[in-house]
Parts: sequence; C-alpha cells; structure tokens
Amino acid sequence: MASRKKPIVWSIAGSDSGGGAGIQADLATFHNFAVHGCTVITAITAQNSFAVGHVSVTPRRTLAAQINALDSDLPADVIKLGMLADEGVVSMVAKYLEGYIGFVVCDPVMVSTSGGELMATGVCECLIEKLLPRCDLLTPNLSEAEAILNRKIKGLDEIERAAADIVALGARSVIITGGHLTARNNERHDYWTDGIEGFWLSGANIDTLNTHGTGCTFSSAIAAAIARGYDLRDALVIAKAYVSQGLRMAVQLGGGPGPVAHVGWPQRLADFPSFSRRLPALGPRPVFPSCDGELGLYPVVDSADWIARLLVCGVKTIQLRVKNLQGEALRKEIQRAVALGREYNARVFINDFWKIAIEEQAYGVHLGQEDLDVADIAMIAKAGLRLGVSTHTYYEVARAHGLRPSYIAIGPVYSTTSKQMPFSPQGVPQLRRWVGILGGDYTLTAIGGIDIKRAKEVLRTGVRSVAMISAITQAEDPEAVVAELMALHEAAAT
Ligand SMILES: Cc1ncc(COP(=O)(O)OP(=O)(O)O)c(N)n1
Ligand SMILES: Cc1nc(C(=O)O)sc1CCOP(=O)(O)O
Repeated sequence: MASRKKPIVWSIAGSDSGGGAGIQADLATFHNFAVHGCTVITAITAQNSFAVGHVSVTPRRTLAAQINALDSDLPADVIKLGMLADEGVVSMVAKYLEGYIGFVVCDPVMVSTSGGELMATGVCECLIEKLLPRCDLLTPNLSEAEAILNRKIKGLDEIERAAADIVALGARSVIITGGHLTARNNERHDYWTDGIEGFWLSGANIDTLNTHGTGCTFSSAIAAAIARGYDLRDALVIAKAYVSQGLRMAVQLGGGPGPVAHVGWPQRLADFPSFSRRLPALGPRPVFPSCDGELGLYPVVDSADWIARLLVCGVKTIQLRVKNLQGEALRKEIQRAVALGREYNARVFINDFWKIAIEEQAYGVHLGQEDLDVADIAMIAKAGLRLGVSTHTYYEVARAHGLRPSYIAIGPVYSTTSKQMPFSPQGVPQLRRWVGILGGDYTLTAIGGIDIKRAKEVLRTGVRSVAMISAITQAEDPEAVVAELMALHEAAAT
C-alpha cells in the first residue's frame, strides 16, 4: 500500500446547502491546495444566496462520533474551525483540542453574508473562554472582532489596538480582515499580530457582490497552506491572494451574492497582497526609478578591484557586497565602485550601506529583508537611487512588493556555500512560478548556487538575469566564465 503523503486538514464547521460557504467552501479550498479534507459537521444549515432558512445543530453523539472516527484513523495535521453553533459544540471541540498539538485556525463565524445568525446568543463568551486559548490563529472580520471585544471599532486606526486586545484574550495570533472600514487607496487592509510584532497586508479592493464564503475560504486556505508546510506569514499571504483571485473570478449563481470562486493556486500579481509594518499612509507611495532594461549577468563581488576587472569584460550590472570594511576604508571602496560604474556606464548596486550609497550618488542599493527594518526607504527613493530587494518566501515577496522596488532578487534557487541561509532552496519550478507572477511587473534576478551549467536551466524559466558570487569569483578563469555567461544571457534574451 502506498504511504500517506497528502497532509490532512479537518474542517469542524457547518454545512451550507447553497455550496458557497462552510464545509463546502472549505473542501473546495482544500482540494485546490492539494490537501486531504476531513469534516466534522457541527450544523446543517438550509440556506441559499438570499438567506439562512433553518439551522439544525448536530446532536452531541453525532458530533462525538465524527471526531472519534477521524481521530482514530485520519489524524489532522491542521484543524480549521468554522461555525460552532452553540455552547455544547464549543465545549466538545474545546475538550478535543486539549489533547491536540497541531495548528488550529479559527474563523469565529457568527453571521452569514445574507445576514443569518449562525451562532446563538451567549456562545461568543464561551468561545472566548474555552477556545481562544487553543487557537493559533483567529480570523475575525470587523463585526466578529467587535463582537469578541464587545465594542465598536470605529476606524482603521483602531484595528491594531483591537487585534492586540484579542490576543490579550488568549489567542496566539489574530488577523482582522475586510469590511468597508479597511478600504484606503483603493485597497483593503488586513492586520495581523501575535502581540509582539504586527503587519498589514494590503490587497486590491475588488468590487463585487459575490462575496459568499470569503471568511471560510480565507481561513481554510491558511490552514491548508500551513499543512503544506508554509510558515504562518507565508500562509496569510497565499490565502489572501487565493481569496482575491476567488473574488475577482466569482460569478453570481443564485439571485443573491454568489460564492467566491475556487480556481487553483493564485497566479497573478494583482491578487497578491503587499506588506507593510505600519498602516499604509493615504496617497501615493515612494517611487523608485526603473533599472533601464534587464539586468543581465549580475556578479556580486566584495571589492572595487573585482568591479574594475569585470566591467572591463563588458558586465553591465554588478554589486559591491562588502562585509569586512568600515569607516573611511568602506567609503573609499564605495566611492571607487560608483566611479567605475560611471566610467563604464554600468549599473553598480551597493549592498547594505544605503546611507553612503546616497551620499556617493550610486546607481542603486541592494537591501535584504532585515535591512528593510532599518533603512529609510523614502529617503532612498527621494535621492533617486534604484532599489533591489532580496526575497526568499511569499511573505518576503509581499514585503518587497509593498515597496515597489526597481528589481526583486529571488533566491536561493539552489543551495549555496557563499552564505549561511535559513531558507531551503526554492528550486527551478518555484522560480518559474515567480517569473509568471512577478515577471510582467518587476525586473527580476535569480541568485543562489547558480553556476554555468545551472544558468541554462535557470534562464529557461524566463528570468532574464542571474546573480552569482562563487561561479565567477572562485573560477579558474573568471573572464572566460563571464564571457560564456554573458553569451547565455544574450541568447536567452533573443
Ligand atoms: C542580487 C542579490 N540578491 C540577493 C542578495 C542577498 O542580499 P541580503 O539578503 O542583503 O544578504 P547579504 O548579501 O547582505 O548577505 C544579494 N546581495 N544580491
Ligand atoms: C548573497 C546571497 N543571497 C542569496 C539569497 O538567496 O538571497 S544567495 C546568496 C549567495 C550567492 O552566492 P553563490 O552564487 O556563490 O551561490
């Protein structure tokens, strides 16, 4: 018998006879994420796109029988909680979760899109007391967050405080989603926090009436992405993209709001959110100049001597990545690199040292994700420098996308010996996926473990630039390697 490879996700939620929300939305989502969905049906609702007509809460014995049947044979990698109609259901689920060690995502379903009550009065308190402490992530919309906190959330500015207060009630983390209150700059902004750090995810404001099942789909997409091995922050980005895509593709099927569409892994950048630490300000964001065409071969070197040696060979993009100099010696190295760039009409990017790069009027700076926490991004844009940003995951791409940089670096494609990496190689298929998502809007470069042989398959993904350290700087004949790599880039461009 073949061994089990597919992750298992349970949905403990209500059935929606209309097929747009609840268990039905969860299973459609799980299928799209290639995880196996198991269900514990907590209630049967008779509903269509207009209204919830009838709710029948599952008898205790039937609820327990479903849980026991799954627990003994199909244990959950992740559990997603949806409609928990009454205190009995909440208590039984909470009891089961006492012995469960996996990740729990809870969508505190209270009211349907059509306005039907899906949680009895008083159950919210029980949920707060018994379930919240066992939730790794709670995904309330604004009105659910208001019900949990028993107060109105009056503006975008109050959302961060509300989220922190929900965490203080016991949930390990929370993301507050959607609602008219969160629209700004024609985007919708969701806020996540675990009480220690927090961030906003901003996505397109999709103008549709067909929003039935949005919350269920979002929470089950997060659960499925986590079961697939993604980190929580990546799962949030992927799930928001999945829902945006679903809203964009949604069609009206009955007379009322139609269901969110389930059309596979998100593919378009327009559906992906961007990330920001603080509430996005009203008005336009800083603008970075473009890189004036594809970057082509992109050596990353540690001295101005290397820059001089490679620019003579015709290299048109290069990065000074110095880790062992400071003070005047560092400034002199950067000054020389900038001057060489001017002399050879090449793009010279300065890694990390954005202040000196501005002072010396470099062509551009390259920043890693940690640098983004400390660099003055607006100042770099105002000085007219190009910005390149490293990315390794969905969350980091969302963060880069929030800045609209001049280029995005994707890595590591393969494992690298030039840098200690906390990330596994992304691989060529994922690079190809990134080229599909980002390539129409961003200049890209691929980095990490790429040598001449691998450069061929990397360039076949459609990426038009390969960045590399060791394949050039450790080569016996760097000039010959550079000539061959430049020819490969030229061939790929034609
Ligand atoms: C083109 C390119 N891509 C990625 C990196 C890595 O930058 P960063 O994450 O800042 O890490 P360090 O280079 O500082 O170790 C890069 N330098 N260039
Ligand atoms: C500096 C660096 N950044 C990476 C990233 O993925 O962000 S990979 C990497 C090292 C690239 O060196 P080599 O070409 O020798 O593998």
